[in-house]
Amino acid sequence: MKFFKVKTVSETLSIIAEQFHPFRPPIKLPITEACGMVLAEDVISGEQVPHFARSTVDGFAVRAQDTYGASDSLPAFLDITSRIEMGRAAQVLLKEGQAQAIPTGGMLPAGADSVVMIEHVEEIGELLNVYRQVAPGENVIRAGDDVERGELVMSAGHRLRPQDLGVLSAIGRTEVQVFPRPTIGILSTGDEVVPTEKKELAPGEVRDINSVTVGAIARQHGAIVIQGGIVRDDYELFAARARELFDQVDVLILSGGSSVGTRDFTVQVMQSLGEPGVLVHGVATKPGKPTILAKAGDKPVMGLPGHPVSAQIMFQLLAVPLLERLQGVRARQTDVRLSAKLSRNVASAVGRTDYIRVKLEERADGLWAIPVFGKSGLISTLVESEGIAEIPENKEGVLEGETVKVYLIQ
Ligand SMILES: Nc1nc2c(c(=O)[nH]1)N[C@H]1C(S)=C(S)[C@@H](COP(=O)(O)OP(=O)(O)OC[C@H]3O[C@@H](n4cnc5c(N)ncnc54)[C@H](O)[C@@H]3O)O[C@H]1N2
Ligand code: MOO
Repeated sequence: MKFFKVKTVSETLSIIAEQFHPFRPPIKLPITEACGMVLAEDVISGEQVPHFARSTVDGFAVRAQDTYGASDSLPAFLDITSRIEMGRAAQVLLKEGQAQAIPTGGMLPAGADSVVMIEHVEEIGELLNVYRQVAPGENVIRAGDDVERGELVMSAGHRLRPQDLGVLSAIGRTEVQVFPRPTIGILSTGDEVVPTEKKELAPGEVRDINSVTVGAIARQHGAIVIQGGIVRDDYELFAARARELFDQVDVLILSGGSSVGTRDFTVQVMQSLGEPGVLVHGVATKPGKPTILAKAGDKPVMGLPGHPVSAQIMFQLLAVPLLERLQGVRARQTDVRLSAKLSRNVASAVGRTDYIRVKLEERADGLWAIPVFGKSGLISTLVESEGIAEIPENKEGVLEGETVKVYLIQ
């Protein structure tokens, strides 16, 4: 099988964005179980947060104008008319010349617009000497300062973080609609590939790396992983195992067997899973060119190159956006890559995007990316690396000191 018409990375990402959508209906989850899940609804607050004006300090609620000009030598004199209790309504109206004791978080009484801190007053019986002036609104959170009633607090497509759940709790939402986690199945191929557990390797055998790396990245990005194990280079067997796994999952990943060798059945297997079949056969990258993307029904199927570095980079580059897509994540507006200067010349070719493993080093003149060279069969080169620098498809190479974009590997 030849790669007649390879697609660029951006073309492939556009195909992913056009072809794949969340196809499982949203589910309802308690907010305490929703961290990391993607919202499937717009959340509009039915309440103000806080729903009353509250003090941010321990002190005395006052009218700011009653404190104007107050200083150590010339305090303002106010009457203490009430003491507000935590978690209770402030019931006494505050009038001109008056103050009410208030704890941090206590409700501001009607008539007050600010709080003077306890450090800046002196209580003498029911009289208060105020030694500092305060401005209106000082030391106060007004009703609705955090969230307004009717405000859109989060939109569908937002991945829920701890602080998001905090807001949901504040507005009284106990449950939210989220997209279910996609299930991803991974099947490794190759007569030479054996499970991690195998103690003594026979000549020619290698332990499975790709199922492990790809499974870990998939989990980092919200997927549930089903390990399909390893299948021999036998078309009937491979097709049957792929079909069995495909039927259990939302995304199928096949590792190895993507290249041009006569025993490389991956494309045939992918075609056998259903229409429309292969969408991308070869991506203009180095490494990772023999990457295949197919669609069978609603489900994506991806064939990754066997070399472990290529498999990991291509999974990160293409399958992670795919997983995000299936979870309904809104397209990111910001570029999450770092900018760094490359520490030496690196050649590339126009029409192909190169991914260079790099270490990062903070120097006096900024962040530098130091290439880690090595064949894409050497997984330990990725252990040494902190990022992957991109040499864009329109460049023949990058000169020492030129700025490159770096994806962090986490
Ligand atoms: N004549 C050509 N040969 C190759 C080309 C080419 O264009 N012309 N492309 C090369 C590139 S680039 C890559 S990448 C590989 C991709 O090959 P396959 O996807 O068919 O993968 P395999 O042949 O099955 O394996 C390649 C290599 O990786 C090892 N491997 C495979 N699976 C695993 C695994 N799960 N864990 C660890 N290591 C794995 C396998 O033993 C091989 O050494 O093709 C090049 N050849
Ligand atoms: O593209 Mo292969 O994926 O260079 O190692």
